[in-house]
Amino acid sequence: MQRNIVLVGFMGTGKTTVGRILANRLGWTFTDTDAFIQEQTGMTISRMFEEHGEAFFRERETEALQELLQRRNQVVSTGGGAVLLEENRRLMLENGLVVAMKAEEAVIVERVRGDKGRPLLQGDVVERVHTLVEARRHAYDFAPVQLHTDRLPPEEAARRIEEMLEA
Ligand SMILES: Nc1ncnc2c1ncn2[C@@H]1O[C@H](COP(=O)(O)OP(=O)(O)OP(=O)(O)O)[C@@H](O)[C@H]1O
Ligand SMILES: O=C(O)C1=C[C@@H](O)[C@@H](O)[C@H](O)C1
Ligand SMILES: [Mg+2]
Repeated sequence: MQRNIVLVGFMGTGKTTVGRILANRLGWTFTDTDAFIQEQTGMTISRMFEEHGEAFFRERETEALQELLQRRNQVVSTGGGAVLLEENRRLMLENGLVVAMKAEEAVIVERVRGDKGRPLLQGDVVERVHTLVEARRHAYDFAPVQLHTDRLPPEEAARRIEEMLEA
């Protein structure tokens, strides 16, 4: 059995929400790379993007994965762009069952609309989500498990992933 589950997917697909529930169900620890980076740097992701730029954040993201994925028996939810680097994808695949969370563009927009904490979605949310979804169309294909969450409440999504682990 895999001893880590790594959740990847576009912003708003539910990685953080489902990851927390799943870790509870399994009795595993839960870590969110975005939260981990914010704790380590003492800075919100929005401020990090503003003051140091996206490249700085991406370096912190790879370091976070390197450190966290040495551990076992945990659910790690990642940031939406963590899959963009080959090195990150390798780390994830080597250290856990990687599950890609999917959702339709319109569903994503509804889920992220009210939250101002995502620097890449500032401005016209509909346009920003559309552009990024297009740019990342195949970014999550490397994950061996793909889970569509449009009509799946978070509890149910967590249950499905738990079943896959047991299979
Ligand atoms: N399966 C679901 N059904 C309905 N709402 C959901 C579902 N999953 C997540 N949500 C809601 O969507 C919003 C975004 O979810 P969440 O923060 O977990 O996404 P994320 O994938 O972690 O995004 P990011 O990449 O930006 O960290 C939250 O308000 C959450 O409650
Ligand atoms: O999709 C992305 O590139 C991002 C998603 C968020 O989880 C954060 O990691 C950050 O806002 C960047
Ligand atoms: Mg998240």
